[in-house]
Amino acid sequence: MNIRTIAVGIIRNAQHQIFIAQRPADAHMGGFWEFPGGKMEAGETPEQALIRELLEETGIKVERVELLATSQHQFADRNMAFYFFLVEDWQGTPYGKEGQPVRWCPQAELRADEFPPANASIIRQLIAAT
Ligand SMILES: Nc1nc2c([nH]c(=O)n2[C@H]2C[C@H](O)[C@@H](COP(=O)(O)OP(=O)(O)OP(=O)(O)O)O2)c(=O)[nH]1
Ligand SMILES: [Mg+2]
Repeated sequence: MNIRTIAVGIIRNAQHQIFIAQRPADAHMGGFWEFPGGKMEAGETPEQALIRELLEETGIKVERVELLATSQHQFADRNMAFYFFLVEDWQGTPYGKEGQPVRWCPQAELRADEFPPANASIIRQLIAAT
């Protein structure tokens, strides 16, 4: 089975709220909340993929990122490698550019059961750090 690499942005504001979005019902992991991001394309680094995805999905221009964690997850039908980046410096105001529901969630109030199973460890890490 081939591995897809996913670049994920944990967009955090000065109040330590995190910008999350709801995945469309008909998508893989549909209905779950997510950190915006998506699949790395050929020729990109994970950071370049993140910058492109956040512009496409939230309208922000990322200025600096910090890699917080990586992980691999085996779903029933696919393998994925995740790069979780902390994003605290950007231009613009993030919004649901693809029409997806979005909200700012205080870091301490993130709930693992609202996210896909692959997010469990990063969410534990974020909550422990508050
Ligand atoms: N963006 C994002 N994807 C996640 C998270 N957790 C998680 O399991 N995923 C999974 C769901 C998807 O299978 C995959 C991300 O792919 P995606 O659907 O966002 O891909 P994309 O933005 O490139 O969209 P598309 O062009 O393929 O439609 O990773 C998360 O926190 N954020
Ligand atoms: Mg996406």
